[in-house]
Amino acid sequence: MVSEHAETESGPAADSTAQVLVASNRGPVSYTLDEDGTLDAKRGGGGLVSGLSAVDDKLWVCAALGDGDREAVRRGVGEPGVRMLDIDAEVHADAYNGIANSVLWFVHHLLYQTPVEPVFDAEFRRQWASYETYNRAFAEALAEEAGPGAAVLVQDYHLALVPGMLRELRPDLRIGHFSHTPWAPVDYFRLLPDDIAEQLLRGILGADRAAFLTRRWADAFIGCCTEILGGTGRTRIGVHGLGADADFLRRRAHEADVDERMAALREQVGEGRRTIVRVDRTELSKNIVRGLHAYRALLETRPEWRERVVHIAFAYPSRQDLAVYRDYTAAVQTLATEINGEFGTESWTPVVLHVKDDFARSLAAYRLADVALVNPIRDGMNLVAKEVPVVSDHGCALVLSREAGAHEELGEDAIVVNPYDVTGTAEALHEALTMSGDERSGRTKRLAEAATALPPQRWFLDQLEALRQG
Ligand SMILES: O=P(O)(O)OC[C@H]1O[C@@H](O)[C@H](O)[C@@H](O)[C@@H]1O
Repeated sequence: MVSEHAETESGPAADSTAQVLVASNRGPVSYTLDEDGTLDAKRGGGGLVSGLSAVDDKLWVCAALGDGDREAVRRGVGEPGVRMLDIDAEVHADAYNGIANSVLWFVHHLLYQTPVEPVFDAEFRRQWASYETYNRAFAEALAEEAGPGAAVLVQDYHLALVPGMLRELRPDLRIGHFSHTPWAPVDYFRLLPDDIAEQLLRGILGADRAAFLTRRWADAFIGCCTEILGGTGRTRIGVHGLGADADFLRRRAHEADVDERMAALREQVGEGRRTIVRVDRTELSKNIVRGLHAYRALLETRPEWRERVVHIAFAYPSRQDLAVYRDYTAAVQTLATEINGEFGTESWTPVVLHVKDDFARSLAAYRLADVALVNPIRDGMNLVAKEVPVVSDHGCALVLSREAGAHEELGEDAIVVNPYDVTGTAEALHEALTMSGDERSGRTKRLAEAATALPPQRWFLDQLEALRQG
């Protein structure tokens, strides 16, 4: 992520139209408002940014997410090729926090404690109306900006209604929808009220093509459509498994700031110790708490690892507007402190937990890792599992949840775990720590090959080509 001052005046000229449009809640740039009134622009990375860079005639439509973004829209400050929608802040909060992150994310990641939740009441219906308004704002902006017959690629669960709405406004467009999350199995999807479940499916089926990260999630979507609507209609279903960006990662991982952080981490770990590394957003689906329990079980049942291993856990703040995420963050911190209190010695801190986002430090940890722990309850893909083998300095054993999308591509060379099985995960950590150097290197090489099979640009261009072919 690069941070620099924004100098350019806003986006597309009023009468221009684009041939390739991307729509997502979070855009490729965000603004913060400094105390002196300056706007600071921060540019994001990732598959879409990299993919779209291969296209000339393009526009990215996204939402203004905070005060800085809203101020940028008001001042007409922006990036060429990006249109930020200044949707009413309360409508956005209902749609993003209320529906997208608290309902749809929970459904697709199986996160509800079903004896007491979800509760679909009048408050939910009110938030749902905001979700519709927010989706309509995107559909209208896209209809306005798209050239005749343009390709529009709509992203994720935030914008599930957009394809259907846009189809009505602009039947000439080629519309794709891409889900970056898992898709819920039909019995779980049916927790949603029937009319809402139908509306979501019909919304996505407004696209010419609905695509997913793995076959498993695509099949789950087809299953929901078949059972609830009787079929997928004319919408084609695609699978595109986003891979790691090897060129970028290998270059970035050897810059000076990463080397500096490696030296600092080495110091924290101590001479001659092994490392188990995890890097996540502090996200309920990432299963960080059970990961810590598994590490504790390892130290209990295999005391020979005491003093000889350090668990480096990076858990970066995410969705802190939601109480359940704040509570989860606190639980992670409490448990790490407990483990350190229970096992730590004067010269050994068993868990090194960092909660401040730092990409260079993540890369440093990837390079250092002897073992990477990726144990989500459920995950669309999980790019950490793909990035670690690409930048690893000396080979790294991967402990991988069978519920991560990445398992479909990496399962053969990873040590695969059931994410709920703490005892099994502790044993997998032991197996990973005791793997021979040769075995580890061989596996890491094969994992890196599988992880980079579909780099971001190819991933994006494949989708575009498939959509245009009709
Ligand atoms: O809520 P945020 O921070 O914008 O994150 C949303 C994104 O989070 C990612 O982890 C998911 O893979 C995406 O599917 C999703 O769009």
